Amino acid sequence: MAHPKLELLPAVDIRDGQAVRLVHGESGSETAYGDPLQAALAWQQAGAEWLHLVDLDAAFGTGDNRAQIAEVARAMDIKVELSGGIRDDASLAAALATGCRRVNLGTAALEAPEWVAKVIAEHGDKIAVGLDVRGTTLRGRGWTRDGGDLYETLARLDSEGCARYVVTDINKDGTLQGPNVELLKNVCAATDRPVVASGGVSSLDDLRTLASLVPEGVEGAIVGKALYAKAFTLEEALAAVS
Ligand SMILES: O=C(O)c1ccccc1NCC(=O)[C@H](O)[C@H](O)COP(=O)(O)O
Repeated sequence: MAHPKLELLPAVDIRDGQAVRLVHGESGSETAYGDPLQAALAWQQAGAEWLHLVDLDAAFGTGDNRAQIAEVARAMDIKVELSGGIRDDASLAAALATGCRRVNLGTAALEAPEWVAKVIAEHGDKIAVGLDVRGTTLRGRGWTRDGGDLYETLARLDSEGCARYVVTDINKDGTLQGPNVELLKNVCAATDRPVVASGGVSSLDDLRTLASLVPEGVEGAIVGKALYAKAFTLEEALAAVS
């Protein structure tokens, strides 16, 4: 049986109202790329089926871009995955009210496990958990604090029914150094849930490599810096994985 194709999720990360890219997810390392709505509309126009939309200020605790996030999400005809600072009932309700297809929980999965188990039970596959790691240590609070062992947390979330994981090697994120294939394979081996790969994609060959992991459980790939740096176009990326 043919395997489904790799889903591509072009990223729009918002900091202080601007679409930005970070290096290693570090606050202060950003390069600005202009109006987030224009970026999102450009990815949609180029044929994206998903948008990965991040509120970096909410992730870092430096405010939020909630109104703008809602504006962008509502303007999309395609599926939207929302990330950044979704940690309690109010932020989850605001995120879901945008009409997004799903949300990524990060810090909350490390610091509020009971709440996360509750919202997984309530919202099913509208909830994904972002597993953001250095080595095999998870990081929370905008990737600034250690938050436990990757595989222990994965086993706990699996047992709670978590539908999907977004796996980021922070050391690769925003660096154009290629994804951490070994990490992705190890996570896929440890869970039967789909995995969305995030961080480091630099070339069409990286996307082909990730597409070859679909049978192992990699469902999608988030692509940020490579698109903004024009390493390839989204049209080329979609053709490479189709
Ligand atoms: O997603 C978050 O919540 C987040 C929190 C803190 C820092 C960064 C965060 N996300 C970054 C992304 O999701 C990137 O857009 C994605 O990893 C793409 O990386 P790249 O292709 O290497 O630019």
